[in-house]
Amino acid sequence: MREADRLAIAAGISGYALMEAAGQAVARVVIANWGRRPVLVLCGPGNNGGDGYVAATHLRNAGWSVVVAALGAPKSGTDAAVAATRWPGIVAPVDLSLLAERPLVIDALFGAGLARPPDGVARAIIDEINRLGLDCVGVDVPSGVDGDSGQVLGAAPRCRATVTFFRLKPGHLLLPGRALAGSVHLADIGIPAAVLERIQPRCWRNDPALWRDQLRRPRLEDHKYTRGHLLVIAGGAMTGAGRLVARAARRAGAGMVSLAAPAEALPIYAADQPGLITLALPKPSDLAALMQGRRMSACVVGPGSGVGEGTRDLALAALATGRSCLADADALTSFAGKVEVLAAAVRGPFLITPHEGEFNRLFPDLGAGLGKLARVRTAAARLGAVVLFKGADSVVAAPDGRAVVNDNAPPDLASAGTGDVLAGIAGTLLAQGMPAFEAAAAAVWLHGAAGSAVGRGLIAEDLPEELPNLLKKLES
Ligand SMILES: NC(=O)C1=CN([C@@H]2O[C@H](COP(=O)(O)OP(=O)(O)OC[C@H]3O[C@@H](n4cnc5c(N)ncnc54)[C@H](O)[C@@H]3O)[C@@H](O)[C@H]2O)[C@@H](O)CC1
Ligand SMILES: Nc1ncnc2c1ncn2[C@@H]1O[C@H](COP(=O)(O)OP(=O)(O)O)[C@@H](O)[C@H]1O
Ligand SMILES: [K+]
Repeated sequence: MREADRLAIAAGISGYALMEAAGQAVARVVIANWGRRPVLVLCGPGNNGGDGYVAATHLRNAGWSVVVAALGAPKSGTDAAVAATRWPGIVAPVDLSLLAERPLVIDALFGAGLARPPDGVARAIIDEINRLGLDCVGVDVPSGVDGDSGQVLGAAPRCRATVTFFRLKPGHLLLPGRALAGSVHLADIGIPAAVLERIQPRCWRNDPALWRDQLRRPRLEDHKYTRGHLLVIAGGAMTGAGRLVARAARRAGAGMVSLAAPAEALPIYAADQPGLITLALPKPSDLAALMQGRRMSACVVGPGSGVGEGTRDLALAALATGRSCLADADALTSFAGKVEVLAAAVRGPFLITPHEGEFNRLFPDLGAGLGKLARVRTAAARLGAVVLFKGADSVVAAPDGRAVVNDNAPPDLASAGTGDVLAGIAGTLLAQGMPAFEAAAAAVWLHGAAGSAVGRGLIAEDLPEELPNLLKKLES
């Protein structure tokens, strides 16, 4: 963001003009969403505080009763200092007694310049805003949230809304930042679009625009093998997982889905889905010939496979084929403490889809304190594969540092078996030749959209049935 400011200013836009537009946008959001009431604007010492003085001025001009309280005066010569001198009212010191009449609070304490956890009276007033449950509007970010990671440094107010500028930051999409920001309003403050091209961001909010063109549409000359033949390596005991993977893969548009499992379980799979091809689980040494002979373009290994050497060897054999491969669930846990073995085996496109527990088993040193985005990027680089770290704020990262954060998944998806559906969708996209990064991004978006389409009462089995409609909409 600093770079965006610098380039915008280099392009002839004054820093103060950006601040004016930012503060005005904050006032606009407040006026549009709250009836007139007492407002307390908390201003920090930097430009975030500067935005606060501008917002205060606009609200006062609009007839609102505004109190401004500052942590300290902005440094002279800064844009924030100019904004402070243009505020026509008095400036009070920050004090908890200002909350007594339960004002609407505008939090302009710290934004992108947050350098350490808020302490002293800044920390005290943040805690008190939360304790009283006051309506609060964050300027840029709720103060205390790190815009790059969504992590909280010490404390941050729980905002009803946050107004940010130019472009969302990862911290607006990643937990806990996303939950603390409330509804996020993105304001255009006049930074030219060309600045975005210069910055070349490496992290995006997941959106069909990133991958829609790479979805494979059925063609007149297609036959089942040209639309992707996915192999699902499943288990003999937990058959539900493999069935969900296969069902989702078929609804996602695979030309053919074959499922390999221990022979005694095959009747269960065959009876569940007549259109599914069932095969006896091959020996790892036979897997390459099987995939080659049956023109299988990708394989999913792990859901319901069982943890242990057998699954590990099948996953390694799948990777050795050089064909696209997705490892999830038991195939990941089977490499707990041995991620370097997995990394050394990567030959072709490879995607892993861990949840928090599986991620920690593979990468115990990449703990939560690093922030999800950094954890996933590091894991992807280390593995030489695309990593989709699941959750309400799923992150997909490629070894080259590209990343997307997904924010369309409803909490209804927190239900057993939904991860298997995700693996099936992604497996099909891989089988159709979509690059692993785009396949993961598309799959997690489709999964979230399917979850939203079902809503309350969702069970994993519902999700595949939503895919035809969603795919149709994406094509129109
Ligand atoms: N394009 C943009 O993004 C624009 C950004 N603007 C605003 O500028 C902000 C960034 O401004 P700054 O870089 O001045 O940074 P901030 O205003 O976020 O904070 C920096 C100041 O706070 C102090 N500080 C940091 N952490 C502290 C803590 N825990 N306790 C006490 N003091 C602390 C620093 O020493 C420094 O004085 C953005 O968040 C945004 O609100 C706008 O003014 C206009 C344009
Ligand atoms: N609170 C939540 N909000 C949105 N999506 C969620 C939430 N919790 C879990 N999910 C999603 O649900 C799926 C669960 O997958 P997983 O943990 O592998 O479960 P299972 O193995 O039972 O299928 C993942 O795609 C995950 O991102
Ligand atoms: K803030």
